Amino acid sequence: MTRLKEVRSAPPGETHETDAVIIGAGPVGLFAVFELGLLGVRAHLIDILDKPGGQCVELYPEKPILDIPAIPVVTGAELTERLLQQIDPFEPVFHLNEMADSLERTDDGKWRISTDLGTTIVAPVVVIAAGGGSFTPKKPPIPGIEAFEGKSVFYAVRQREMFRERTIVIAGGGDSALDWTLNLQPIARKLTLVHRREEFRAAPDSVEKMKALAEAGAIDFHVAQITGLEGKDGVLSAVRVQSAGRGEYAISCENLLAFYGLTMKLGPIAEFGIDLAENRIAVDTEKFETSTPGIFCIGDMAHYPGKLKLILSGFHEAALMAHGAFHYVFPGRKLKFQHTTSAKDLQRKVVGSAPED
Ligand SMILES: Cc1cc2nc3c(=O)[nH]c(=O)nc-3n(C[C@H](O)[C@H](O)[C@H](O)COP(=O)(O)OP(=O)(O)OC[C@H]3O[C@@H](n4cnc5c(N)ncnc54)[C@H](O)[C@@H]3O)c2cc1C
Repeated sequence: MTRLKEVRSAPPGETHETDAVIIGAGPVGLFAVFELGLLGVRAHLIDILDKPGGQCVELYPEKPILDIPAIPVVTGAELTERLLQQIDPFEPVFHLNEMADSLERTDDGKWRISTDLGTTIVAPVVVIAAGGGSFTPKKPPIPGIEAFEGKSVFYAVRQREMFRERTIVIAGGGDSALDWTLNLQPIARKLTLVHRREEFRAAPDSVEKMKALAEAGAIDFHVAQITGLEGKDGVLSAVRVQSAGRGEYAISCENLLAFYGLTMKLGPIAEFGIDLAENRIAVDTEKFETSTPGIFCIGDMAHYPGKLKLILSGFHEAALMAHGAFHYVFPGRKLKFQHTTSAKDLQRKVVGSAPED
C-alpha cells in the first residue's frame, strides 16, 4: 500500500491569502513549491485527489521510474515521498480532496481561486500544474445508477466520517478499492467487498490484509459482478450481484463505493478563460506564462512546441516559472539569480548549518 508523508492540510471552506496557488499536487506542482520557495514565494496547493503525487501515485505507485537525474531507479510513490521531504522546509499548505473550479480577478489585481468545497485562496500568482486534468471516475455500467449518485453511491471518499456506522459495499479490484476497504472497515457497521474475479490489481500487501480481514469475519468478500441496485428516491437498500457459483442475489447495504478506475479530463480549467491549444494550455517557453498575466502553466498540462510529457521537463518548467512569478509577488524587486548554496535558511534546515554559521 502507498504510504505518503503526512502533509500540512487546511480544512475546506476557509479563506486564505498567499503568494502562489498551485493547482495540482502531482510531481511538477510539488517541485514548483521548491523553486518558488527558493525565491521566497509561499505556496498553497489544491488537488482533487486525497493525496499528493498525481499520476505517479494514482496510476503507477510501484512502477520504477528510470529517468530522474541522479536517481537510477525510484517508484512513483517513492519519488513523491522524496519531493514532499524536499519541499517540507517551505511549509506548503495542501487543500486535498478539493477541485479548483473557478478563477476570478480581485479588485486589487490578484487572483481568487475557489474550490468545489468552498475554499477560497487569493494570490498574485496562479500556477496550473494540473497534468492531464482532473481525474474523473469511470462509472460502472449499472442501470439507473445516476439516481443514487451523491446520496448513496460514491466514486471517491471525500470525508471518511460520512461512512461511520454505515453498511457499505465496495466494488473494484485496484488500489483504491483495497485501500478504502482497509481504511473504512474499522468504522463501518458492515463492509462487503465485491470484485468480479479472485485476482486483484492492487499492492500485494493490501490484498493480504484484506484476505486476513475476510478470514477473520471482519469483512465479507464476494467474487461477483454488480448487476443492479435496489432502493427508492436515491436511498440504496441493496446491490444485486451475479456470481458464477451462486447465481443472482442481493447484498443489503446503505452505500455503494465503486472504484472502477479513473480517466483524466481538462475539467473546470477549460472555463478559466485562458488560451488553450490542443486541449491543453498554451504557454511561452521563457517563463511558462499563459495568455493571462500572472497565470502560469507547467507540467503535462502545458502546451508549447516540442513539449515532452516527462517529469524531468516539468521540473525545468517549474524553475523558469518561479523566476517569472517572482516579479508578480515582489513587484519592483530585483531578482538575483542564486544557486542553493546561497539559500542559507534552506541549508540550515536541510544540512543543519550554512557556510557563514
Ligand atoms: C503509466 C505511466 C508511466 C509513466 N512513466 C514515466 C516515467 O517513467 N518517467 C517520466 O518522466 N514520466 C512518466 N510518466 C509521465 C508522468 O507521470 C507525467 O509526465 C507527470 O505525472 C506529469 O506531472 P504533473 O504534475 O504535470 O501532472 P499529474 O501527475 O497529472 O498531476 C496533476 C494533478 O493535478 C490535479 N488536478 C487536475 N485538475 C485539477 C483541478 N481542477 N483541481 C484540483 N486538482 C486538479 C490532479 O488530480 C493531479 O493530481 C508516466 C505516465 C504514466 C501514465
